[in-house]
Amino acid sequence: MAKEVISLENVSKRFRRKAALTDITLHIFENHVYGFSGPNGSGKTLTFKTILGFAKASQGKVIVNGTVVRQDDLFARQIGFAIPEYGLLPSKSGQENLKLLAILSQSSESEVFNLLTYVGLNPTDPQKIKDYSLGMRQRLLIAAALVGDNPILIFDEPTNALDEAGQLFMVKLINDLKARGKTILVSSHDASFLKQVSDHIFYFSEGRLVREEKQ
Ligand SMILES: Nc1ncnc2c1ncn2[C@@H]1O[C@H](COP(=O)(O)OP(=O)(O)OP(=O)(O)O)[C@@H](O)[C@H]1O
Repeated sequence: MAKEVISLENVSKRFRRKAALTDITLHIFENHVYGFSGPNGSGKTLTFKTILGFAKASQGKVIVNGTVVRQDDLFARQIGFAIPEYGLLPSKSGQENLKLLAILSQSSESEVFNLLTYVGLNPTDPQKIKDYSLGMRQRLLIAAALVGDNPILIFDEPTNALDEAGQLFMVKLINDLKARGKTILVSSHDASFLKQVSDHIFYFSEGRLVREEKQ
């Protein structure tokens, strides 16, 4: 039986009087790929933020690797993430951004060159990322999630703005990461992409987990 690495127990999140997440209970097991599906505003990103500790649950418990997030520790550890709004430094190049992350995560700076190449970016491109196209920014964000070789990865809408080659790359990346033993949480509005990559899909609606499906 695979080890449980993340659990949400009856998690709710309110913003003033608005219920953004209601009574979410879900379980994430090691080395599986979990798809998160649902319309705009249904709670996918907020669930990711709650797991990472960027948002604090108003009720319930988030446990990552045995640690209660925002109780035992402020943030979850050992999770690499690509969430567009937690961006990078706009006036630095892709390489500079990844080097900073490598330094902060105490991982090797030499992996930066390979990661940039791997996601299809030119590692020596001096362009500031504020001048990047949307797709280039998405690729850099994916590379940023991979810095530090964390065992759990969260990709929030990773295929947004990617061209066809980029979408195929994302499918291959997730399959490769799974083959390397990673646990992956990925959201998307592209149902066929999610079905292709996921072992298990969570369906959200209006801040509730309304259905889950094994693939
Ligand atoms: N800081 C905030 N203040 C107030 N409401 C918020 C805040 N963050 C999220 N919400 C609300 O929480 C709900 C869930 O938002 P979330 O970003 O998780 O949606 P989503 O499923 O990721 O949508 P999308 O597909 O558009 O990315 C929305 O109603 C949103 O307005």
